[in-house]
Amino acid sequence: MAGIDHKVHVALGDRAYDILIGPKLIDEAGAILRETFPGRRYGIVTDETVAAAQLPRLVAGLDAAGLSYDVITLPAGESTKSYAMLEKVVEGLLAAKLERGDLVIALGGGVIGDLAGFAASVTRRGMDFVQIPTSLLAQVDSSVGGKTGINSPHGKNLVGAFHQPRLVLADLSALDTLAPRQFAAGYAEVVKYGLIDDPEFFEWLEANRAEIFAGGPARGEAIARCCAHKARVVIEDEKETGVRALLNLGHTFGHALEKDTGYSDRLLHGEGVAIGMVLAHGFSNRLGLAPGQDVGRVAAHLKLAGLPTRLSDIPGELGSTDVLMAAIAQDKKVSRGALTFILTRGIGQAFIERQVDPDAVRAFLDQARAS
Ligand SMILES: NC(=O)c1ccc[n+]([C@@H]2O[C@H](COP(=O)([O-])OP(=O)(O)OC[C@H]3O[C@@H](n4cnc5c(N)ncnc54)[C@H](O)[C@@H]3O)[C@@H](O)[C@H]2O)c1
Ligand SMILES: O=C(O)C(=O)C[C@@H](O)[C@H](O)[C@H](O)COP(=O)(O)O
Ligand SMILES: [Zn+2]
Repeated sequence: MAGIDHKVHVALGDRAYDILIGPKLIDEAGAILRETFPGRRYGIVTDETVAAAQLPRLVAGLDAAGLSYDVITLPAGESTKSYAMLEKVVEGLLAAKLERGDLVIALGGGVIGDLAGFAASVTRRGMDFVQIPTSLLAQVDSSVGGKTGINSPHGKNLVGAFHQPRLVLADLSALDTLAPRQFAAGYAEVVKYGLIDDPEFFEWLEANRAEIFAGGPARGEAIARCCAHKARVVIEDEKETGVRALLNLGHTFGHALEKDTGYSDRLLHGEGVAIGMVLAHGFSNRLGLAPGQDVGRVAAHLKLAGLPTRLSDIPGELGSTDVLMAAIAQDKKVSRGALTFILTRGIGQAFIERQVDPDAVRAFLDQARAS
């Protein structure tokens, strides 16, 4: 056994679980699952790209452990987080005669994790599921915390459920087959943790970015630090009644941009978050809250990581400011009609602002489109 490099416990009472991070956990999943969940059958949900790159390792381990499983393979990409694909997964699990006590395995990035987790939450009124995240984004963010769901034509992640996984197995070697653009997109969520409330982590990222991208020991450390950060927040506020909203830094703008670009390859989620975080810092600066120097430092770091940082970096035409404002108005943080944004006083000093003037956002977006 290659073993476990890092272990993070998500202490949520009867919904508690471990995040295991190690070099070969996909190969070892069969043995781990047999020991942790004796007597279960498995429904593996994955996408075509991950099926080609990583599924053979998982099924070899399940076969060696004598476990029984069915595989549901979906098209890759954000458009898979849809009603149609939800139906396909649920019907596939039922057709495989998986019982309520059996387990769904999400093998893939955040799209598969969100969709398979949501399918698990509704199939037979709730099945357990295990996350085996294969993208950087999924290893540092989406596999942890139990937000599951799909997109609606009205907006991003508008249909879903909180449903915690029973176990997360993050295999570092899975990232060897991930496309560089996808790795960079995941890195935006890594940077997010520093920007929220950990300026020392942001500085560490400035010093270690190259090693993280090259796959040195800093990569595993970064993933473990992100998981530990997210676990702390989720333990404090599982259902986002308060502090968890900080994890949405950059997402109010980013989700509107993802909707506007049709949940397509024009803008990956992490890329929308990168632009959204720069916009959130720029907007905070315009409101007199954050120093301009910090806005520049954030944008420079994301740019060095190969990420887009401006609206004009998005290929093709964007909708009008009014269209973007209509998308922002559908954000799940809206309360009694008022916009909530995650604003900041500078790097590592984000806060939740629950009464944001839409006219100020509109004026800022008009300015940002021109730059
Ligand atoms: N639930 C949450 O808390 C949460 C947090 C952040 C993001 N998200 C969601 O996650 C999604 C984005 O996740 P993502 O960036 O992982 O996208 P993704 O799932 O589309 O994966 C990115 C691409 O990389 C491919 N891929 C994944 N792992 C691979 C591997 N090891 N080798 C080769 N190819 C691989 C996939 O096939 C896909 O084409 C968005 O829908 C976003 O809303 C959810
Ligand atoms: O876990 C959370 O909470 C987050 O906000 C993490 C985000 O990175 C993620 O994109 C999440 O899906 C966004 O949540 P949403 O509630 O705005 O859909
Ligand atoms: Zn996100």
